[in-house]
Amino acid sequence: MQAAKQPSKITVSDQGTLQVPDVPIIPFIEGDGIGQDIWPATRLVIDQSVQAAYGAERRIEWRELLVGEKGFHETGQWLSDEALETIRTHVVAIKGPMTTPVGSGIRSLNVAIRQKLDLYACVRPVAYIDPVPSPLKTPEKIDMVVFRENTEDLYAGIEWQAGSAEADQVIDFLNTRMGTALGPETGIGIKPISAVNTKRLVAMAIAYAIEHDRASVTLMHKGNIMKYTEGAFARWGYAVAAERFADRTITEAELWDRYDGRRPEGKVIIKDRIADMLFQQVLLRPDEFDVIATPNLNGDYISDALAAQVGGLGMAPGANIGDGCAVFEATHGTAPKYAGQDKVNPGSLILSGAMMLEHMGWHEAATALRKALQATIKDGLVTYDLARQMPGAKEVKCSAFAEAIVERLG
Ligand SMILES: NC(=O)C1=CN([C@@H]2O[C@H](COP(=O)(O)OP(=O)(O)OC[C@H]3O[C@@H](n4cnc5c(N)ncnc54)[C@H](OP(=O)(O)O)[C@@H]3O)[C@@H](O)[C@H]2O)C=CC1
Ligand SMILES: O=C(O)CCC(=O)C(=O)O
Ligand SMILES: [Mg+2]
Repeated sequence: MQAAKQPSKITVSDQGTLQVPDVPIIPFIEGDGIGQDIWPATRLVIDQSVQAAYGAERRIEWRELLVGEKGFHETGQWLSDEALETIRTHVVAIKGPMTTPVGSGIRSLNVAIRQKLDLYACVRPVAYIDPVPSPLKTPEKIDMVVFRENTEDLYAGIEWQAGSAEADQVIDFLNTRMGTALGPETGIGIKPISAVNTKRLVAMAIAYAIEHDRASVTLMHKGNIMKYTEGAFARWGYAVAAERFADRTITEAELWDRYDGRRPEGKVIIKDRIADMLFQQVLLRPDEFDVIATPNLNGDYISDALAAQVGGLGMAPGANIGDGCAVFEATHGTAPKYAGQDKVNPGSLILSGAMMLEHMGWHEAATALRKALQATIKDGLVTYDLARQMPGAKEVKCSAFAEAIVERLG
């Protein structure tokens, strides 16, 4: 009899390639709120997809990290250095959503994980899965991937409360030294956008577009108003395309000047759009957009808005990716009013799991998962969020949706 394979860590080779053993140890964070509902459903589907694809050859050894509310209750820490180090050394992890209080209290743990592990790209694919309900007439035209800068911008949390000594000091500096006229009861937030962080994010987006034969990368910004942050993002985006991908990219202006608007084979078009206007173009002409690269806050807004076109937040997956490791998570939050009801759609986290399997090179398992999820929806078995938009569909619970997917694995 063959000895059982021992679990071990995923590693990264000197060339930067992932080395995935047959039984990788993958850390997970259950998450707050609906995390208790969607994580067990997701884990079941991932495990069974791996089993369906590889039988006894491969499996995942899960390792729980106590982070967020569960971490605070059981260990007194919201996010320990040990948890971060475990993610770093295990290279791939997956997490449920975590609560961030509005207007006071702790800062976002989700953002802290991204910043501390330098997961500089938040990658959120938005693709239509037939027959998920959509408010668009031609939802099959939607197939975009948002690359959102993940470490800076207003999201960095550099801010001071109105009336605090720190805010007053900053206001005094700005008024006396920088020519502003800010009033005393003013909250202050800082919006840092740097060349280095912009360029590495846009470079990852362009490399993705080249690898996946995407037609364009759109730089989304509000650079007419915020010239030196969002405007600079667009400028640095074009600069990195020219510096690193000159032979594989063409700007929209060059396309019209030299090719009458027709894309030369093998070239990715680099274009830019002002953010407010882009929100209407992705609705009206979604097929004109492929990869979207954008600063942090725009990316936050557009990824939820795009999710609405392909079934809502219950169907929107994502990944936080850096050069060292990756943490997969849904686009949505903790939806507290549904916590513990076994009601919400686990689809976002399940599809984040499919992204994780692809990242690990376990493509057969990812494909099996995606097909089974689509078959379940095609059979009209959906959670409340899709059921309310799909006449004739049968509403099932979160766990039952996962079980129905498992029944449909090849
Ligand atoms: N990465 C993370 O961990 C994130 C954390 N958050 C945090 O989550 C908390 C709540 O944020 P909030 O703004 O309410 O946004 P949420 O994304 O948590 O939920 C908003 C609404 O979206 C719908 N929704 C979300 N998830 C699902 C799902 N799985 N299935 C079906 N419907 C879903 C529900 O709509 P309906 O009411 O119409 O049924 C829900 O009420 C905040 O503390 C926030 O900071 C937010 C985003 C990301
Ligand atoms: O961290 C949070 O609480 C919110 C984060 C968020 O909305 C996002 O990253 O999309
Ligand atoms: Mg968000």
